[in-house]
Amino acid sequence: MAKIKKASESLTVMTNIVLPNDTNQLRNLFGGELLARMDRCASISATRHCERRVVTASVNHVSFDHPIPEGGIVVMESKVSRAFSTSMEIYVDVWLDDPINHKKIQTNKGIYTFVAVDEFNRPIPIPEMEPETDLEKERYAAALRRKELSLILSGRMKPSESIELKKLFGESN
Ligand SMILES: CC(=O)SCCNC(=O)CCNC(=O)[C@H](O)C(C)(C)COP(=O)(O)OP(=O)(O)OC[C@H]1O[C@@H](n2cnc3c(N)ncnc32)[C@H](O)[C@@H]1OP(=O)(O)O
Repeated sequence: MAKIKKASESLTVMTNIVLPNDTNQLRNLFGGELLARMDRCASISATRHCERRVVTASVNHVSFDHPIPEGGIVVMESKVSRAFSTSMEIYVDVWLDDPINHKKIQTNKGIYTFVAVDEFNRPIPIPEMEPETDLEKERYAAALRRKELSLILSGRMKPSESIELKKLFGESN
């Protein structure tokens, strides 16, 4: 297994259409259905990066910026934004593609954490990840403070133990 992998090696693109069974009472894509599709896409990126079985550890943020109507073509792109010791952050970008009117608008973004596990579901080390594009570098740089925030919110870290968040809020200790 490679020790350092590029973000692009985990790129996963899923394109699908919204059918009536996938919608809510407003005939837009049901939020839970979208989350499930995003989780699938992100899990494939995580598996591509670490070449191991992975589990979702947390969903750190999902934005619902624009409804996706029945019949809409949904394009999802996910990539590892940073790899830590056994966990990795995955960004999922979602667009509504309208090839008839030549329009493509971003509807959602999601940030997931996955952990690589062995056959006993114990966390195992993963390769490092090297960002290349400006966007990959920006997401990589901010990933550590998102990880700290997620650990604090889930009760796994005390706020006083954070390093990046203290820097962000200008605290010295
Ligand atoms: C694809 C699917 O749908 S899978 C189904 C849904 N998911 C599941 O069922 C997972 C259930 N949860 C688990 O199995 C366990 O809690 C695990 C594997 C996620 C974590 O196991 P733990 O024994 O707690 O491991 P540990 O404390 O060492 O954490 C492992 C890594 O996850 C990270 N982590 C754990 N929880 C979080 C969280 N809420 N936010 C961010 N990172 C987290 C840790 O920081 C650590 O990262 P690092 O090693 O890269 O520094």
